[in-house]
Amino acid sequence: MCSHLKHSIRFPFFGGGWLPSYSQEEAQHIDEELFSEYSFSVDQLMELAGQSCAIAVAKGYPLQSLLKSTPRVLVVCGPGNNGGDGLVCARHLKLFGYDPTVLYPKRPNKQLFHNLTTQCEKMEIAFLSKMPEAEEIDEVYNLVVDAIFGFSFKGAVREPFGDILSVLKKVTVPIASVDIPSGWDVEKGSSDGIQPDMLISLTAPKQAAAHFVGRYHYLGGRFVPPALEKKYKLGLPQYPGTDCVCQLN
Ligand SMILES: [K+]
Repeated sequence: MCSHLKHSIRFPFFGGGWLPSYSQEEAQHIDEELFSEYSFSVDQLMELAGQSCAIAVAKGYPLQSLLKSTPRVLVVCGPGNNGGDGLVCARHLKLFGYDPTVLYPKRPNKQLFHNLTTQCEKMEIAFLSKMPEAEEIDEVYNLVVDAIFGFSFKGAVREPFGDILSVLKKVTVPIASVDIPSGWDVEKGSSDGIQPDMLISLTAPKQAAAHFVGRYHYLGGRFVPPALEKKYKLGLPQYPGTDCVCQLN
């Protein structure tokens, strides 16, 4: 597996150094191994991943820098674990003083996602019934968290997410994408897809991250055991002190 690693991305943060990036298949293998060999539960890793996304957002867009009078953030959640990261991120953003609103149009019938939804509702996080128009998003929200698709996205986008991504292509407020800019091919990216201002790569950057041109690239999900890091030659950067995010650009 490790010997198949062909790609790496240049990160100016490391003095122009290179950090390996991962194919869709490799990312899925690492994910599976965390759950099978290392006995982590999805809830555990999702909590750490989602919290690191909220921290990255708070670093890139501090409360005092927001242009609107209320610190409103739109969090768009998809049907898989990337969407779960978005729900966790929304809850932590609320704890940090932001005013998140969630759009969660396709909810899997699994206890984990029911729990995450209830936790948000109990924290008085509003849920929208439909995607607002781009103009309304620009008027009301300071930024959008894109937690629609992560490393399992494949093929042509199915509705309702095609329409949602069309709206996101038109918004002018910043978009912070969780793990992969949604709708992008996990390896090749997408020249006509959404163009996020922030990317939070989780565990390790995927190959599509090489096409990211936004202002902030963070690495989050500081939960990789050293033996797994070694096996997959992740070459992860040193997170500063006790931080659970590391800025890559
Ligand atoms: K995403």
